[in-house]
Amino acid sequence: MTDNGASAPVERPAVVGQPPAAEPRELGTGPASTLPFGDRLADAMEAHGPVCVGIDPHPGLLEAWGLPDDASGLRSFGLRVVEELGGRVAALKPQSAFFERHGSAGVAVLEDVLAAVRAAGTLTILDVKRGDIGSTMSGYAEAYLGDGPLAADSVTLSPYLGFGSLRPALDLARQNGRGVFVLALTSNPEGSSVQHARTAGGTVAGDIAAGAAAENTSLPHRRLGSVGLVVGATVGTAVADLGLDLAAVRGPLLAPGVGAQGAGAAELAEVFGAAREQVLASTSRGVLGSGPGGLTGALARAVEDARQALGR
Ligand SMILES: O=C(O)c1cc(=O)[nH]c(=O)n1[C@@H]1O[C@H](COP(=O)(O)O)[C@@H](O)[C@H]1O
Repeated sequence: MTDNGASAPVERPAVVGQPPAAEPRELGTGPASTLPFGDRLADAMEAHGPVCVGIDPHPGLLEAWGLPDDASGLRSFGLRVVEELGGRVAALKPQSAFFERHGSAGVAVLEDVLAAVRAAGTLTILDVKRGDIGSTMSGYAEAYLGDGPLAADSVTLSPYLGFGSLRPALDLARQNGRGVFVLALTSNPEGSSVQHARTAGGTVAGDIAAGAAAENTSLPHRRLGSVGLVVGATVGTAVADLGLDLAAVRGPLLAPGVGAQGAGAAELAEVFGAAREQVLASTSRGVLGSGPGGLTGALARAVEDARQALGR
């Protein structure tokens, strides 16, 4: 679909400044997908540093970039981020909410941004924080982890209908060599009221971490499992206070909250301790706020900070 809703084929704007070639990778099939997601991410972090940049086209950022707050602005914003950072960063994480704001035209842009990231050879984390009863979860799983236009290498999931309700997504991700990041300790201050709550076996966050660990134990991998957790870089001493063994999860730990939410190198070091090898620090406004011409410099600084904080 085009921006005006007509069903003519989408002409994808050229992504300039990328290394040539790189046939768009077929998701779920072909040689590029023979490694499971966690191992591909581990390789990407080694190559580019432990940082993920979010593609969050906030209205304020569109304005600061001199772009209109409509689908054409989203497209220019998203494709410029891919042009500057694709092939140079461990992962890019489009935030679905800011595309959905513009209805079907915005979702069509999200599809094109995902395709552009793929064509640049960079891993995608689609941030949709989905979670629903199992039968509906199958629909979300097919949307994001199948072979449709919104397919990504990985997706964020909300486990608050019960970790087991995520089963369709866990299974499809496994089948297609993709990954998931399950919310465990989120970066917002309200998260603790649910995530720190006591359960029969420990705490809500601890039970989610145990669920992810069990998945990774049963899925063969070389370096990192494909079932990751979201643990905000802003959570302070929560990991230690709740007695979580994040290293035992053996999957990637997506750490948002770096930059605009106040976390930096000191917070990353404090939160993750022994699990720092698994951390993918995530920042959106902290890099995007530097403007289209400043993205690569801001990424380089974020990578340097994260490497120092995490000893990598
Ligand atoms: O899943 C996420 O990425 C996420 C989880 C979380 O606990 N906190 C959090 O901020 N995020 C996302 O990470 C991004 C943070 O953006 P900045 O605060 O601009 O770096 C947003 O897209 C959030 O939705």
